[in-house]
Amino acid sequence: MSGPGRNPARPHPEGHPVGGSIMASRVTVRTVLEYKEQGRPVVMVTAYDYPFARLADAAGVDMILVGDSLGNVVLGYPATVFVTLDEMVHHTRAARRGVERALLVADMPFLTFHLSVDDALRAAGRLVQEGGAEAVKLEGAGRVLEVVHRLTGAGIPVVGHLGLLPQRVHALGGYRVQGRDEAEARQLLDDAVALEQAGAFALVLEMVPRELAAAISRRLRIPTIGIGAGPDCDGQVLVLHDLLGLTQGRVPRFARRYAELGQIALEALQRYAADVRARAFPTDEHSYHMAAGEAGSRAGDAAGAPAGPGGSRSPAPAGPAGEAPWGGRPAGDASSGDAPADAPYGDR
Ligand SMILES: Nc1nc(=O)c2c([nH]1)NC[C@@H]1CN(c3ccc(C(=O)N[C@@H](CCC(=O)O)C(=O)O)cc3)CN21
Ligand SMILES: CC(C)C(=O)C(=O)O
Ligand SMILES: [Mg+2]
Repeated sequence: MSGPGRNPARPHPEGHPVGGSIMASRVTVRTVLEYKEQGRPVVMVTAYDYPFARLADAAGVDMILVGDSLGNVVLGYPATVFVTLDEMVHHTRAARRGVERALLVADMPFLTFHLSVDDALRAAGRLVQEGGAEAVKLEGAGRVLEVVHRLTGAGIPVVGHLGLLPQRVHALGGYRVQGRDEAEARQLLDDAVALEQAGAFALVLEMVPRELAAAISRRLRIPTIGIGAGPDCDGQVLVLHDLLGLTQGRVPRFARRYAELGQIALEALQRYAADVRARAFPTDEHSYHMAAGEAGSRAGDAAGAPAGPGGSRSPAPAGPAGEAPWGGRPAGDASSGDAPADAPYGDR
């Protein structure tokens, strides 16, 4: 199966005559490592579909994560352990089509990297080949280290993930801060070093004390990307739906809401429903008319609505309403084919 690749209809703007624009060139594994050397923060956010991946990319986010938080915020599951590899591939493919500049990373879902190293390679291979991911992210260390080593050896860049590991929620007994005591903190630091040595090029730190995250960040050559891990990490990641105010139910305390899109969407839908019930939508502006001179043309004018953009094409020897041969349905119909079909890889 061939992967979707970069959007062929929209060549990325690398090599723009103005040159040198940071936003213009594609983010790679090397870029992310250079950011750490330059002391420049890495910006990461999740996205799970074409429109939001496209918005995140347009905003200049460096890394886009198709996280298995997909399960919670998009699919309505109670935890990430229900997310399947097929679902991750499907959503990674969708996000892929919206991304030009950012580095696209996909989460390896629950149990796809624990059965055997071969199984893990096959699963990651699907995210890369079918989904178009440029890197994969795996939770944990320990026995996962060998998988990280084999994946990087096979040319699949790996992002590590330590601290709160949501795929272990049943074992952890909830979503809580990790590494608060000395022994746990030491273990996390050792795991971080081991992941770097195994070949990971970045490391997500989730819900760990900021002091520990700072120490790990100082210790590693690869960038740490924090979520609930304080401001001293080399980068930050948030779940898109938390950031935009689209999450149903409780949002973790570590997330900042930059918009209330859920509220905006709710109000828009309520206005739409009210308009339909009041027959205030659609109007003639949203309607189509018969060809000029045909029986029943301008049937929609019966109520005296002003002609919209579509109306100008069929000026008005209006027959009385209700004369249409099919029994007086208002002019226009959804299958009229006027709307441009969406190109498979977007229209710009
Ligand atoms: N919407 C969403 N945002 C996330 O950041 C996120 C997900 N979903 N799903 C996958 C994992 C799970 N994560 C979670 C889930 C819950 C808490 C949470 O309830 N935190 C509480 C503190 C709980 C405690 O300390 O006992 C908080 O108020 O931050 C934190 C991270 C992070 N990830
Ligand atoms: C919270 C981030 C790091 C993640 O793993 C996800 O979104 O699934
Ligand atoms: Mg995840």
